[in-house]
Amino acid sequence: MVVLAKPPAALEQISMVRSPSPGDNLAGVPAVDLSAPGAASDVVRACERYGFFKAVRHGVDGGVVARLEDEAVRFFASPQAAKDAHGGGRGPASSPFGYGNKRIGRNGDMGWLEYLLLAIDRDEISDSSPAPSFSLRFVTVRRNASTSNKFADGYVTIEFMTSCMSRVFRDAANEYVSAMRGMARTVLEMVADGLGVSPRGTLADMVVADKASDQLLRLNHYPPCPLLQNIMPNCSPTGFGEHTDPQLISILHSNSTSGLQVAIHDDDDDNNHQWVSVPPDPSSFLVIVGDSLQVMTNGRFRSVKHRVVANKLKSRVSMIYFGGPALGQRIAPLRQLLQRAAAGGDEEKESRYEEFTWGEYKKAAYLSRLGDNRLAPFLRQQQPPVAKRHA
Ligand SMILES: C=C1C[C@]23C[C@@]1(O)CC[C@H]2[C@@]12CC[C@H](O)[C@@](C)(C(=O)O1)[C@H]2[C@@H]3C(=O)O
Ligand SMILES: O=C(O)CCC(=O)C(=O)O
Ligand SMILES: [Fe+2]
Repeated sequence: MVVLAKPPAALEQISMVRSPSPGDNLAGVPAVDLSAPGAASDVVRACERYGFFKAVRHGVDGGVVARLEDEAVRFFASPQAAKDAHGGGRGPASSPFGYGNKRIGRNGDMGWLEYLLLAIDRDEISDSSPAPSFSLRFVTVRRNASTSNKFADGYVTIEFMTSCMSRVFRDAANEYVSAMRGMARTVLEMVADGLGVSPRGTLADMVVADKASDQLLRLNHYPPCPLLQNIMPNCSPTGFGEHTDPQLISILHSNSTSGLQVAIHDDDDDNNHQWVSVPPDPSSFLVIVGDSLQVMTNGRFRSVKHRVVANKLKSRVSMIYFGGPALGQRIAPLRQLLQRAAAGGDEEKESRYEEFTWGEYKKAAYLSRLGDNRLAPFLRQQQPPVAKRHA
């Protein structure tokens, strides 16, 4: 038997975390029945305490989910050259969209995953995303780097590819996006209702009514990593390192493979958190509070830190919709929350954050490392209460 002393080369730059054990499971994942009359206050409670919740009785047709998941599985199972042909390229002019493998973002973060990141234009996958399209694509596979003539021996000249990037994929993705936009509207209206903010479309419209809103769809595949079973029985590769999502809201679906973990804060000590596993439930969705919603609620909601640990034996496939506003949208606490505080409510009446637009925040976010606290540079110095300041 061959005994490997260290992880295989493909894993060398990927951090390892202690493999989850059944005892790490979050007892009682906060769940909200979106069809129940009291749902708005349940949504607010969960977003305040945890920064995420499991949406059940959400009204999304299981067929819509299954069609896109099947297409995602088919895409990730296609030959590497076919997937690479949908990459956004490397270097300063590269696009973050399209297929990627192990690299997350542009700043050196690595994970045991491959993904397809697609831009959404209003209510459809953007035509400019290197996403499934019906047209035939020409791909030149370079076999011999020493020749510069495409048609010389040593090149496989032209391959037609129709399989993975088909109209079927695009239709499935568009149908899914439409369901996610519907759920984003429902949840963000509930947030406004639950916080007593009117009109109830205040937040929802930024994501689903504004034609310039910034929405993304991301399909992630975490391949199994069986080699580690024998070498590092207590460790698993990081699939997606710890981070918060920058947008207002993310809606996550996964297949039945575990791996997602969230940071749960102590009730009375904000600096203390522990990582717990969220058991997969393909019949539900996980709604995640993003940094922008944390700011718009002046820190009442928290953007939850989460990460994915790859499974040694099973593939995990997840599909995430990210709802962000238009680039020019000002990201600041909702006026009514501050006004109410000024009129004697129990909330803070000053913003905890410097003002910024989503475009400014996004630009800074894309220069940051995955695990950075992206809101820290925007935090205002907390003023001590007036009486103490003059003491
Ligand atoms: C390292 C990075 C990847 C990321 C952009 C960033 O610079 C920091 C935020 C990352 C994140 C996390 C949530 C989403 O998966 C994502 C698409 C996003 O909007 O912010 C990713 C970005 C990415 O993968 O490009
Ligand atoms: O794949 C998952 O379960 C989570 C992925 C994630 O957090 C992300 O893409 O931002
Ligand atoms: Fe995330």
